[in-house]
Amino acid sequence: MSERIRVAVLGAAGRMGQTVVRAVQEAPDLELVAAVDADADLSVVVDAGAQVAVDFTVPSATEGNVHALVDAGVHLVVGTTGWDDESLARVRDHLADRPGVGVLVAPNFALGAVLAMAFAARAARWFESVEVIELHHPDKVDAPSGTAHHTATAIAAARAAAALGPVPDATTQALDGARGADVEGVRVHSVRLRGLVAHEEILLGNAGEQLTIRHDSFDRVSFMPGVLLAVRQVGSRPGLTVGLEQLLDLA
Ligand SMILES: NC(=O)C1=CN([C@@H]2O[C@H](COP(=O)(O)OP(=O)(O)OC[C@H]3O[C@@H](n4cnc5c(N)ncnc54)[C@H](OP(=O)(O)O)[C@@H]3O)[C@@H](O)[C@H]2O)C=CC1
Ligand SMILES: O=C(O)C1=N[C@H](C(=O)O)C[C@H](O)C1
Repeated sequence: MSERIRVAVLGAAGRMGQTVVRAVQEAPDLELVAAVDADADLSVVVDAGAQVAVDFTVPSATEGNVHALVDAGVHLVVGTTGWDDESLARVRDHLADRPGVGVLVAPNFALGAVLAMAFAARAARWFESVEVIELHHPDKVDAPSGTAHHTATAIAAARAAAALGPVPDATTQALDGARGADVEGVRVHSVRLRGLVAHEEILLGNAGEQLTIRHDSFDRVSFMPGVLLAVRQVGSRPGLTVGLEQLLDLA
């Protein structure tokens, strides 16, 4: 067998981190060389000889982790949410000075969720109305979810490309928050409920019809095939890659 890829996990004690640690340990072509959590020194990752680091930490820490490890020549697979155009641009610029290093940032590694986003973007131009509902466990710190944000942005781009106008909405009186967040003109609603893991519905409406696209992650193992695919490929994708769809022939 060829040499195993040496992998570090950041946020290793968290819900996702623990699942990634197990998945890496069970993969015959990967070797877990470091598992670090909050307040750990990232030099552990470098000293362990990690080739790829997987980051499932918190939005306030992830960008700093990425810049520090890019400087050290470590490839990164990032699932942590909270990225925006500006923070992604800073990573892209940094990578221009580090040819050969790859960073893949994806808001969702579940194959079904990536497909749901792609289907929604494809369908968006054919519908007058669209709203997104994301439903998660109540321990999630960010809202809307990174997935819902990514979904709404892609829908907005598809609507703009098709020269669709604003989504119809006659609301002039509402309690704050009643119509959800406005992500580039697409309303996104966030539900937090004990018992849930990660779920998303995209509702598309026309006069007399509705298309509902729904994805459910019932268990965090659903994210692992996508994470492992990214770990295996990120080293041969220098620069910044955003979204697992780029690896699935869906972009
Ligand atoms: N892309 C995807 O497919 C998915 C993305 N996510 C995202 O992944 C992130 C993590 O989710 P989840 O596992 O549920 O969250 P958790 O809160 O369970 O885990 C986060 C872990 O990161 C640790 N941590 C905090 N700061 C640092 C740091 N600077 N360095 C290393 N570790 C740190 C935390 O430690 P402590 O608690 O001590 O602060 C905690 O153990 C979220 O942003 C979530 O939205 C989640 C699921 C799928
Ligand atoms: O916090 C979570 O749990 C999840 N976070 C990601 C997001 O914000 O989109 C991915 C998935 O929805 C689970």
